[in-house]
Amino acid sequence: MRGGGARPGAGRLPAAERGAAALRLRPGCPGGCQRLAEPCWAVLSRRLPALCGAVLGLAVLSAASTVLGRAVPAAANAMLPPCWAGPGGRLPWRPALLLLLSPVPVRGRQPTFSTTCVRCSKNRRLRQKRVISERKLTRYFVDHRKVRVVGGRGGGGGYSFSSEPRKVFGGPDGGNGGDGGHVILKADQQMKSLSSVLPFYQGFHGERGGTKNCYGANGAYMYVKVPVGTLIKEDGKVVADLTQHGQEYVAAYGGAGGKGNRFFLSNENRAPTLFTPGEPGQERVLHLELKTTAHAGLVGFPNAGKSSLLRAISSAKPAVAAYPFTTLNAHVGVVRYQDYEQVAVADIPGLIKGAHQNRGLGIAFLRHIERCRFLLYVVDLSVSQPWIQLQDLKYELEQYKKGLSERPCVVIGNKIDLAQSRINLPLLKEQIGERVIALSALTGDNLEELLLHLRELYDTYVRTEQSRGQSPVKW
Ligand SMILES: Nc1nc2c(ncn2[C@@H]2O[C@H](COP(=O)(O)OP(=O)(O)OP(=O)(O)O)[C@@H](O)[C@H]2O)c(=O)[nH]1
Ligand SMILES: [Mg+2]
Repeated sequence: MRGGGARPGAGRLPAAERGAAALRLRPGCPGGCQRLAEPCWAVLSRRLPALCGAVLGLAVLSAASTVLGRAVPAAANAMLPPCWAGPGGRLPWRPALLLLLSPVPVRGRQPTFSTTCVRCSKNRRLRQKRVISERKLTRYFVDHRKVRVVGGRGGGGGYSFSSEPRKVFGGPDGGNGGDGGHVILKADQQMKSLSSVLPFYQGFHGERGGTKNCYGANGAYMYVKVPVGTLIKEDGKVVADLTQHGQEYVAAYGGAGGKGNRFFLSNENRAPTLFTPGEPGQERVLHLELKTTAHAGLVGFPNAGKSSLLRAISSAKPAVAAYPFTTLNAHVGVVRYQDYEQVAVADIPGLIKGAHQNRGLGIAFLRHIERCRFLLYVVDLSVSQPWIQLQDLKYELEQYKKGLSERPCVVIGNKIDLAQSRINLPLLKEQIGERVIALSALTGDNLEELLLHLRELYDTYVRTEQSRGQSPVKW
């Protein structure tokens, strides 16, 4: 572990960037332009007065050069600073503006400003993550939804009699109506939240039966995509649990189509005038609950720094503040590794002692941990006796579900940048007798160790699943 001196902020890279750089995660500028624009123009605006002068000077020189031939470029060479001179001290004779804007370094020196992300990144101030309020964040990750679903109505039966030349009384020929379409909930790996699920779905109606014994078309099935791990409840009872990609549940059946008058033809009644309307579709009110299938879950007391840690290791932006219960909803961040493996980490609202008796925010959010393959206990090292926190956390998990606290786990000692934390760290190690990854989510100290260990836990999980012949959950 690298030493964690108290060096809050100044001159240091933000934690996320340091963690990413340490593991050579996928570079964070895939598009280039968004990040590029700000630093380039910041550099440009600082050097604007000097640049304007140079532009003007070169414009005059280039105008004069058309008149005076090749004599002026030599003069320009003499006037320009050496860093702008070409090979052999000569100015490469290009239009002045193009030369100025060129990102090509001259004689191994850095250009005035650059137009590529890599070069910009050396000079730019690293971009801070946006601060988004918790209320806004809940729009992105929605873990429960009430939804009313109504199947499509069946098409009505047809009523008609056949009448053709030489067959005037051809008998009844009203076809049956088509069946209404079902509303089907389908688990989709691409979906990560229930935010796109609407409060109401109406299935497609069946078509009416036609003449000449034509049946109406059935209503198409309506598929509603939900994330893998969605629990479907009706009146408090679990009716389905979509745990596999592609799994389907018929939320509302479409109504049957009506019968045409041809259907009622019998020996007793050769000209039935009877036909039936289509049946209405099934109507249900369902509660969808998402038990996230993130690989790792961050479990800790309020203010332990779970959200700060998630911000530091992933591109997620959960709200961070110096008061307890900042996080009111679960958030999932994805840690990306250079080999394109992705580990999903869920930030769960803080637990307190007695959470299983509904104290604090209760245990409503612990369902997100239920399916996590491994747990990351986040302990605030700066509080006295941090091992008590750990005991309480394990106790609460055990109360929620037996065996939950025995999942593969690692203890993270956060806030190592504080002086008190460095005193408490050896005491914690001694008390619990387990590995403790001491780090600072704020300054980024020792995030590398966590990222490497996270990857080890993930690889073990993948191997275990594969040895059981099951496919591991991928994000
Ligand atoms: N000094 C120091 N402060 C930290 C560190 N990590 C987090 N903090 C601070 O601790 C406070 C709480 O951080 P959060 O990330 O919101 O904590 P949390 O565990 O998500 O809290 P809840 O959402 O309430 O459960 C904030 O003021 C952070 O700036 C750290 O490594 N060092
Ligand atoms: Mg939080």
